[in-house]
Amino acid sequence: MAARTFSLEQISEHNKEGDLWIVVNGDVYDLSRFTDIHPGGAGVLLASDIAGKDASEAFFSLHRSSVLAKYKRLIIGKLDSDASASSTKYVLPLDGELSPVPYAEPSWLVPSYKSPYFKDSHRRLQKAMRKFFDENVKAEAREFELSGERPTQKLVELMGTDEWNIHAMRMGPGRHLHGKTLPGNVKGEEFDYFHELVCVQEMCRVGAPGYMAGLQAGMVIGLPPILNFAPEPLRQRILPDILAGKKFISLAISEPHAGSDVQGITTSATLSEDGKYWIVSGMKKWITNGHFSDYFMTAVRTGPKSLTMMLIERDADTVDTRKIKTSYSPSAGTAYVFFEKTKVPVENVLGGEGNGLKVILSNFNHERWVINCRIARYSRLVFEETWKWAHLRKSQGKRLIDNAVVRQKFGQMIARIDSGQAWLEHLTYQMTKMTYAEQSAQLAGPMALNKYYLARCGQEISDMAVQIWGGRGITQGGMGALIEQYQRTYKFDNVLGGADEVLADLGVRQASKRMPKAVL
Ligand code: HEM
Repeated sequence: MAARTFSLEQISEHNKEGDLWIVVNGDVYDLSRFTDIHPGGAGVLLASDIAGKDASEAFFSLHRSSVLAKYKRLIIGKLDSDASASSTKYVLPLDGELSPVPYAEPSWLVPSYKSPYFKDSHRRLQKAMRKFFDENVKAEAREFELSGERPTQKLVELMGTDEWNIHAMRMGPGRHLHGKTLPGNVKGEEFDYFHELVCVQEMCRVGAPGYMAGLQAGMVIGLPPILNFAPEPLRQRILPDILAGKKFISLAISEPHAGSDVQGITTSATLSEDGKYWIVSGMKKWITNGHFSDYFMTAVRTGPKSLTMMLIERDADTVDTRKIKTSYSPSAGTAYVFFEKTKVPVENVLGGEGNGLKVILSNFNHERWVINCRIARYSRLVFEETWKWAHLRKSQGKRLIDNAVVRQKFGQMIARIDSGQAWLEHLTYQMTKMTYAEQSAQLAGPMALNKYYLARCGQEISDMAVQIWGGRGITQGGMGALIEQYQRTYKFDNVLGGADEVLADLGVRQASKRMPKAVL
């Protein structure tokens, strides 16, 4: 049935309490029974320049466009063609589509730009991921970011189905993807680090970094030892349920007295008399997803100079977890993990006894690279939100963007976002071309420096955005919701995977080691 249409004159007759219509973006809303529950109060809706009028400009300067989707039920018709022709239409973001806002997408997604890195299969995957996250994740993520709830099991399992394989794709290229057909009709065998970058960045584009930490972040860092070092029977027993989203794993390295200093680890194990089990006692701290994990990929001291990595399975009698409250995420299930004489079969050792450090170090580059992909996308999202706001919001008679001091901040944001992404793509390309050994030798320094740079940029972009948003940038929910989330959570990226200062130093030390002797 065609929508009813109304002239501005007809609409203007409904301008009082109990009989109130307004127009937003060409749609006519009947707010007669909404005034009393309007979060902004009844008064603003009944004002003479709003009631019975086209209130689009006032609406968009105070609400996110998602409010319109939520209140679709209040629409009773559309402006007629005469009135519609003279009213300003606002471009609303469409689920699954690219943003038309300049610099809101990395340049490889800008229609007129070319990229040497991204091929048709990356673009097909990007399209499928954008649609999936917009349609299935965005609403839940933004709601739960506020409530602190964990992602629903239904969603986690949907992501793990053979149709989507998202958990498996987040583990990067490898044998675990072979034989699978991935979204966008990408073959598992052709999946490379640029496909993985697409997955990570499309996921982060939704916002809600705290919620996202609850969405298998532990798996991304805890599962690689299984993929790279597990004997086949252990791999077969553990992998399918985790990649299907039915079981959870986390990485258990840090301890109260040994943050990221693995040499200081005191959780220890002795071999049982029959040689079949390690008996583990000790505690771990800051274990992302630990509170709800079924498996803990744990670094354990098996001798004064011997560090060993082993998979510990949750056991009601000897493994206990206690949630830690953090500022970055109530959904992440960050926890203390206690082992009290926990029996671990010797088959659960990864990479051999005493090789723990090698196993831990083997994933550092990849872990940092994933964090870099995240920061680059979250920062861009914060920029996009702020950029849109600066074009809508009027203060003292002019838009925020009409102030040179505001434009200067945007110049700094754009330069940081695009240079960080370009550097990241350049390193990603090296990853697709280097062997694992070459990556370890050549990329540890540059990857650390890229993380240092992106994390510092993220912090600066967040700060500039909050200054532009004012109170809304530190208010949960409403227009500035994504800005508030990021300013509360960006420190996670400055610390996780190596603090900024440590990583800058690592990059410099690595380069210094390669200096030829006696260069003038
Ligand atoms: C379709 C019509 C409207 C709907 C469904 C609606 C809904 C909402 C909602 C859900 C909020 C909470 C904040 C948020 O989630 O963004 C809000 C806040 C507010 N609304 Fe509306 N609104 C409508 C029209 C208007 C209009 C025409 C005005 C006129 C100025 C207005 C003024 C406000 C104000 C002042 C706030 C508080 C904003 C803040 O605290 O920053 N609303 N509205």
